[in-house]
Amino acid sequence: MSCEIIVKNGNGENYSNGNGKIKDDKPNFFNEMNSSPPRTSSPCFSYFGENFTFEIIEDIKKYLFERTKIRPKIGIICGTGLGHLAENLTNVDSFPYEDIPNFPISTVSGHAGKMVFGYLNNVEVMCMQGRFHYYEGYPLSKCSMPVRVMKICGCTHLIATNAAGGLNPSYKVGDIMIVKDHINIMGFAGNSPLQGPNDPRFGPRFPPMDRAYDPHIVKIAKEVAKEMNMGNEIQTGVYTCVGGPNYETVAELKMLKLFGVDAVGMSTVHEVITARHCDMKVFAFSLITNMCYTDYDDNEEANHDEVVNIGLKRQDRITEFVTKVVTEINLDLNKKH
Ligand SMILES: O=P(O)(O)O[C@@H]1C[C@H](O)[C@@H](CO)O1
Ligand code: HPA
Repeated sequence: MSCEIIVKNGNGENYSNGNGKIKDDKPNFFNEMNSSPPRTSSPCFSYFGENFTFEIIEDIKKYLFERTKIRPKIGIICGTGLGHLAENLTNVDSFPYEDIPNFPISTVSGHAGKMVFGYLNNVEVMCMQGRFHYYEGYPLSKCSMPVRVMKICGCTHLIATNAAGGLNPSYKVGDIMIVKDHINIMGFAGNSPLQGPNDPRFGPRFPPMDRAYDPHIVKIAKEVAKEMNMGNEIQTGVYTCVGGPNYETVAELKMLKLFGVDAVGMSTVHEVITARHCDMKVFAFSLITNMCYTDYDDNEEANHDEVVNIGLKRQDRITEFVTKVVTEINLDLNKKH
C-alpha cells in the first residue's frame, strides 16, 4: 500500500513525502518544526509544531468582521447534538469552517461545522456549531484555537457545552451537569493546548487554573435552573476529558470515579484552559447522554448515535437554559459599564 502525505507550508505550497510511497525513515518533526510551519490539508495529520500566531488569529477576526456587523461579548461552543442552540439565533451571519482562513474542518456527526454570529434574546453572541476534538487528529492547540478567535473578536465570556457520560450514580440520562471544576487527565500525560512557545499577548506562561469555572456564573446558572424548575434534572460536578474516540473500559471508569470525576467526555478541558489563559470568564455544562457503568455485570454500552439523539431530545430545554444564562450574563456586563 502506498500513501502520499501532502501538507502546505505557510506560503500555501504543497509538500509531499516524496514519490507517493511511505518513506522507510520516520519524518523528523524536530527539523520540520524549525522550518516554516506547514498547514495540514488533512485533519488526520497532526503537526506538533503547528503554530496559530497572534497575527493568524487577527487575520481570522478580520475575515469575520469584514462580513458581520455583530460584535459579541459572549462565545458559545455547541457540543455533540447541541447545535440546535445556534439554530435559535436571529439575524445570523454564518460562516462554514471551510470558508474561514486557517480554520480546521469538523469531521464528527452532530457537529455542523459553522461559526454563527447572531442574537440570542437580543444579546450578540458568536457560536461554534461544532467543535474540534483531539481524536480527529488535531493537536489540542488547534482544537482550542477558535477560543482565541472569540477572545480577539471581543468575547469576555465563554460558554462551553458538551455531551458526556455520567459516572456519578445519582445522575440520569438527560441531566444537565454544571461543571464546577475539571481534571485535566491529558495534561497529566504532558499534553496541553498551551504547549510550546508562549505569546504573552494571549496570556501568561503559567496561568492559574483554580476557579477556572466562574463561581458567579455558576450561581447565576443555578438560579436560572431553579426558576425553570429544573430541580431534578440539574447537577453540579467535576468533568474530565479523555482522548477518545473509544469510550472507556470498566477499569478506567472505576479509576475516574475514584479520582472524583462525575462526568467524562472528550472535549472542553483544553478549551477552558485556553480561555482562562486569555482571561475569559468561563461557564460550562455537560448534557449526560449515557451512564458509565463500573460493574462488569452491566451490559450497557455507550454509542455515538445515542449521544446525538439525547442531545436532540433535550435541545429545547437546553436552548431555553442557555438563553436565560446568556441574558443574565449580559445584564451583568451592562451593569459593569
Ligand atoms: O463535542 P462533545 O464533547 O460534546 O462530544 C462528545 C465526545 C465525543 O465527541 C462524542 C462521543 O459520542 O460526544
Ligand atoms: N465517555 C466519553 N465521552 C463521552 C461519553 C462517554 O461515556 N458520552 C458522551 N461523550
